[in-house]
Amino acid sequence: MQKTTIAILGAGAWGVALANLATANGHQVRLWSRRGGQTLQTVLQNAQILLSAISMQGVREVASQVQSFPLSPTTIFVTATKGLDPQTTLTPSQIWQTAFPHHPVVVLSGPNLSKEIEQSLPAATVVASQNQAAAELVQMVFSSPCFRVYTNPDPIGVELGGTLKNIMAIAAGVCDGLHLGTNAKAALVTRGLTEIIRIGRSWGANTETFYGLSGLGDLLATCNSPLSRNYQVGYQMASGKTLTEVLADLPGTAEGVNTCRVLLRHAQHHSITVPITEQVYRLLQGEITPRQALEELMLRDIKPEYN
Ligand SMILES: NC(=O)C1=CN([C@@H]2O[C@H](COP(=O)(O)OP(=O)(O)OC[C@H]3O[C@@H](n4cnc5c(N)ncnc54)[C@H](OP(=O)(O)O)[C@@H]3O)[C@@H](O)[C@H]2O)C=CC1
Ligand SMILES: O=C(CO)COP(=O)(O)O
Repeated sequence: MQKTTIAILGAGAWGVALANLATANGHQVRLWSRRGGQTLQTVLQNAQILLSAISMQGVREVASQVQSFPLSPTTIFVTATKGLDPQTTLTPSQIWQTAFPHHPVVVLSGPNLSKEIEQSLPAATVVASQNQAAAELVQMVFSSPCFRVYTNPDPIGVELGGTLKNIMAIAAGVCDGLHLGTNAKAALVTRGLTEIIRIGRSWGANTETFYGLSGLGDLLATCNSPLSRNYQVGYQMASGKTLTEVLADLPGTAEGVNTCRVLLRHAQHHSITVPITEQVYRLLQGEITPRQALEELMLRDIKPEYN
C-alpha cells in the first residue's frame, strides 16, 4: 500500500506500541510528547494521519494546541485514548471532532494490552468512524500478521466499550484480590457488561457493538490480566493499599479512576442505574472497604435479570 505520514501524539506505552506497528508496515511515523525533542509543529507537518494516544487529562489541552498549526484539510484524526473529560463528560473523539469539525475522526480501540503488542503477540482491534473511507485507510495502515484490524460504523460504541471497561477492570481486580472465585468473577464481568450497555445506550451507542472486540473483548482482556493498570488498582486495593499508594507505584495511566468519577455524575444526572460503578467509586474515595463493596452488591434488592 501507499506509505503514509503519521504524527503520533503521546509517547507513552500505547503511543509507542502503535508507532512501532505503523513503522513496521513501512509508514513514516513521527512521535511527539511534551517531554520530547521535536516541536508539535514539526511533528504535525504534512501529517496525513494524526493519532492521539495522550492520557485523558491532556486531550483537551493538546487538541487546542494542535488548532494553532496548519494541517491539510484531509488529515484524518485517530484517537486511542480511553477516558471521559471531567469538565464536559465528552469522549476523546467528541473533543477532537469539536476542535476539527471538517476532518474525519476515527476511534481505535480493542483488547490491546500494549506489553503484549510490543512482544508481537497476536491481537485484534477495531477502527470506527462515520467516515468509512477514513476507517479503511487506518485499517490498512495498522494491519499486520500479528495485528488484525476490523472496521466498525459505531465510533461512540467502540469508544465507550474501551472507556467503561476500565471501571469493571478495577472491580475485577478487587474480586481477584479478595480471592472470591471464578463464579463471582463471571457474575461481575457479565453484570459489568450489562451496566456498560445500559450506559452506552444512553449515549446513543449500538448494543451490538458492546458484544464485539471493543466491548466484551476488551472487558475480558482487562478484567483477566495483571498487565492491566486498572485491574492492578483494584487488586492492590483489595490487598490493603490505599489508592494513593497504588497510584504512586503504578507504571502509566489507570484511566478508570477518573472515568468512574465522571461517569457517576453522568449516570446520576441521567438517572441510569450503575451499581458496580457506584461501589467502585465509593471504594476509590475511601468511603468503604473492598469487602463492604462486595456486600453492597450482593445485598441489593432482588430483581429480574433483564429490565
Ligand atoms: N497501555 C495500553 O495497553 C493501552 C492504553 N490505552 C489508552 O491510551 C491512553 C494512553 O495510555 P498509555 O500510553 O498506556 O499511558 P502512559 O501513561 O504510558 O502515557 C500517557 C501519555 O500521555 C501524555 N500526557 C499525559 N498528560 C498530558 C498532558 N497534559 N499534555 C500532554 N501529554 C500528556 C504523557 O506525556 P508525558 O510522558 O510527558 O507524561 C504520555 O505520553 C490511555 O487513555 C489508555 O487508556 C489504550 C489501549 C491500550
Ligand atoms: O486498555 C487496555 C487494554 O485494552 C489497557 O488497560 P489498562 O489501561 O488497564 O492497562
